[in-house]
Amino acid sequence: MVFQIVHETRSRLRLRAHFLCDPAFDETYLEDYLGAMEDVTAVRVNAMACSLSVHFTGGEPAKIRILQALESLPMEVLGEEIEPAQQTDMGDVYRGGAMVLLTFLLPHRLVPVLSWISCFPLVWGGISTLVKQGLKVEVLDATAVTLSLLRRDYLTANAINFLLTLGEYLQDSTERKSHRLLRQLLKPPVDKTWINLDGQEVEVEVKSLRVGDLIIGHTGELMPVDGTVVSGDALANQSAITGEYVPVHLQPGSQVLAGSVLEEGHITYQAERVGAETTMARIGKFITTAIQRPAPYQRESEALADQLVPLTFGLGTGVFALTRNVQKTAGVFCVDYSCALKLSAPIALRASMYRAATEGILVRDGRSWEKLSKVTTFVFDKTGTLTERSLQLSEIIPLDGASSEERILSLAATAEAPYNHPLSQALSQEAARRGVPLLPRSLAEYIVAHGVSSIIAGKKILVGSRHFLEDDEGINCLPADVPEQELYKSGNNILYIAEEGKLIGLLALNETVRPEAKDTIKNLKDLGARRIIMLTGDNRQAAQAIGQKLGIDEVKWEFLPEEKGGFINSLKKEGETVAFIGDGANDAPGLICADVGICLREGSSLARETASVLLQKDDLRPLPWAYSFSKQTISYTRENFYLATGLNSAILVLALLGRISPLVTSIFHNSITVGILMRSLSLSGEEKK
Ligand SMILES: Nc1ncnc2c1ncn2[C@@H]1O[C@H](COP(=O)(O)OP(=O)(O)OP(=O)(O)O)[C@@H](O)[C@H]1O
Ligand SMILES: [Zn+2]
Repeated sequence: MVFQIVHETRSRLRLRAHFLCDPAFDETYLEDYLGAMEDVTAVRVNAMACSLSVHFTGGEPAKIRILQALESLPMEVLGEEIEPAQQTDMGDVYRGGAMVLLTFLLPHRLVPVLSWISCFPLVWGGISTLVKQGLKVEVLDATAVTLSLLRRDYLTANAINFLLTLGEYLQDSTERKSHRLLRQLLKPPVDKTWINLDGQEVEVEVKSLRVGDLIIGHTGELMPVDGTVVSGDALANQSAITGEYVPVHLQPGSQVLAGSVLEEGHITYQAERVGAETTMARIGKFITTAIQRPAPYQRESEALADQLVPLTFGLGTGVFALTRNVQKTAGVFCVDYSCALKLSAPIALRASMYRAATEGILVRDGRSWEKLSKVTTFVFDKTGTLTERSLQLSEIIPLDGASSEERILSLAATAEAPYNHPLSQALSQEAARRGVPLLPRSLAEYIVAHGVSSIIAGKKILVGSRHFLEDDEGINCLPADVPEQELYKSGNNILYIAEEGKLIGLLALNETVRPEAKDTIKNLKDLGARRIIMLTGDNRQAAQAIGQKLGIDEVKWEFLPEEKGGFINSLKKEGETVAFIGDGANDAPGLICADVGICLREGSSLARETASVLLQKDDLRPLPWAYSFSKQTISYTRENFYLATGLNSAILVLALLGRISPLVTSIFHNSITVGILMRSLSLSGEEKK
């Protein structure tokens, strides 16, 4: 794309380009695109002046990088992603308003000409809609205005024109606002990644990645940049990029797309495209789906609104045929139900999604938000969701007579280092706290719901559940029988560690229930949830103990991740609307299968990618709030629907009876529309700030 440098200093660039004032140009996209660059401190677009200013640090080299980035600007910046609804700006509204005033002030001869000119876009819009799409609202509006113009009732024509423009402006600006906000909040969650540096795995900032770096992807991780697989074998979930849940098999030679998440296995891949480009493409897609997918309720009311148009039109024509009264006819045309019906649902949904976002609840789309209001069963994951994500290492028990506590912790923490399962994090933290060193590690593999396998100093180390070591790996675990009993009694989660096929010790981790969990469950029940269920990969003792503490009557244990998905599907078959709340990579199937998948802030990338609602704080309390607020939103939309139909019908009757003039009809009608829009918008909670 072509730029012209207007002005530059050592830390600021001002550029001009034509596309900046193109109406299709997506300002926020460009701001995010440049803003994601390391040296850029601020970006400002002035669309009116077709100009762009960029503040940066890093002198000449940074400037060159910025100019290069601008030259290779992706096409999304001229986004057809947002339907280019006729953009109405404040200027149109002022012009419309001024015309109403001028009707009184101007010499009589000028008024007709100016009114025709001012209303022409609306009339023309009506004609072209009629030709292209048939009988739609625009046609009704245009007919009402044209009839008034023909009757030389310029005040009415201009007033209708003004009110319609105002309504449109309000809609456009709310849309833009919610769009921008969602985009800001959905920045990608990864900032660090593992790379292979001369045979060693080291953790680096995603920002510092360069083309050619060897990136190591482990199970559950989000791939930060695009590239090609060099070694390894994995299943990747690309739903964030493609919008569809189809796992892709990655093997040497396969393309890795930034934003895919590894569900199984691990790979090493070479970075090909890094920096702003890859991540932004992903965000763009995400937003597109979030914003374009309408809620079912919204669709219903839109369909109804469309059906009502021919009805109003027929009524108007009928009135004219019977009475030959143009004024009454114009009055009827002024009432169209569709404005309020069509606008109120999407604006209410977005306004409330905006409000939810400011409360720390990100909702992926209107559909999920509406589903949440209908949930009958909440299914919770245990570890990290009902219990605190952070566990405390309470005891290390060496069992082979040779290894010290420190050695066991060091091996376990090394094996767990790449993962963010709560158990892994507890071990890493404890090792750091005690100053126990991590060892060089050449291979690590995560076996979901079982544990990890790793080669450390040439020896094979396994850390995981008893089932994993004993049943799957055939390791003798009998020495654990005695110490295990005591540890379970005092509420511990136990990890088993083996070296070269021999059990060397136990690691006991203390799990604490989240302080807000009990109240959260009670609140959900009070708000109308029929069933609360806890699902866990952990064993029976641990599951039942926690279920009892929290007052959950249905507890299911030793569930493999796939089984979690199957269980949720069976609940759905029974007719329940299911919300699943989880945090780990092992919860992804549950999150996908549920009607609403809810993920906590600290959740793994895979969980975050697959959830439809993200809680931004590591806290369950917003959950009942979101449940009741989504219900409130839906009932608000229903009320708006009845208000709009009721009030408009009343006006229609008055207009039919000839009790009110087209002007009054239009004022009433448009005030109703604006009133209902305002009512919907109030859900965003803006006025409280
Ligand atoms: N990173 C890990 N390191 C060691 N063992 C693990 C690891 N991840 C899972 N395990 C073992 O597998 C068991 C089941 O794991 P999974 O992640 O499915 O469930 P969970 O974390 O115990 O509970 P929940 O399903 O409630 O999140 C764990 O209890 C643990 O014994
Ligand atoms: Zn198994």
